[in-house]
Amino acid sequence: MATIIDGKALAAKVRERAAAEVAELGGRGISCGLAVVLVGDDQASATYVRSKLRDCEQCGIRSFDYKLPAETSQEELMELIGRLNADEDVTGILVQMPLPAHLDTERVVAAIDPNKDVDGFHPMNMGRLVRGLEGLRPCTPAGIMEMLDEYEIDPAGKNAVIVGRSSIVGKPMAFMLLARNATISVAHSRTDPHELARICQSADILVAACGVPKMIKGPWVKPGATVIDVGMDRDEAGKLCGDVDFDSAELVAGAITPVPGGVGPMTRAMLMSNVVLAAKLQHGL
Ligand SMILES: Nc1nc2c(c(=O)[nH]1)N[C@@H](CN(C=O)c1ccc(C(=O)N[C@@H](CCC(=O)O)C(=O)O)cc1)CN2
Repeated sequence: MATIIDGKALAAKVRERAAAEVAELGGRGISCGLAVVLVGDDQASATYVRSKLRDCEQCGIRSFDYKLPAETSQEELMELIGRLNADEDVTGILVQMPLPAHLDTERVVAAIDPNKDVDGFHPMNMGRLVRGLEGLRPCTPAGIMEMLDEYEIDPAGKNAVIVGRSSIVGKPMAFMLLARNATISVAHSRTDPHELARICQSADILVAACGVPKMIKGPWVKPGATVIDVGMDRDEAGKLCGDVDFDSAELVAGAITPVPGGVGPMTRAMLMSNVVLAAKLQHGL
């Protein structure tokens, strides 16, 4: 049976660490403030935003909540970001994704001050990641790296396969594992489907981030591999599940993350960590 990687427990530790740092910064006259921008009425996004605001409260981080209607124009959103960039009380800015289709995500991301970009999505922060420089990292892959470290799974010299090439998870994950000396393969929607099982079977570390419910089955998993499930899907019965068929994969894997209770809580916790890091960077610490 595989070790179940407990994202919820580790997230609580990460939040505690962030709260202690927030208090320490406060003692030095440095306060942390996170602006959270939600455009539209996507229910899942609204739930994630509520949790982020709760996390801020728990960590002693001031939060600024912006809920904008779905028909918000690009100019209105850019104007708000400009104001948040200039606001000294706001040390972190997060725009919840996905944005409504009429908005240009790339323009929005690029408008955020890179030093306040607690999502790590800005081209400058992505560029720093690619070049192996320190900086703000996207929360989901950063949380996965924390989980690997906590469970003493060293990526060095291992074959890592990432299924999915999104800018939020797949691409930054590839560079973070590369920075830790793993050998990387990225499979995606245009990968030959007949090759996919074989590619996954080569993985010592398999990160599933393709958004297809239970796509990765036990026989695709190398015995003893670490399986990280980023999926946030619904099964035929409408129940929350991941991109991995947990029941069959767990029998083969060495370690595996559950859904819920794995990567999701760590995504939230790493945001708190990034808010602290952004405040420190802004004060040259
Ligand atoms: N600006 C951003 N947008 C989005 C990000 C992001 O990192 N930055 N990531 C995802 C959504 N997300 C955070 O925003 C997120 C998703 C899921 C969870 C989580 O804790 N999931 C729970 C289950 C929740 C449920 O019951 O529905 C779990 O896995 O245990 C946290 C954060 C896309 N957008």
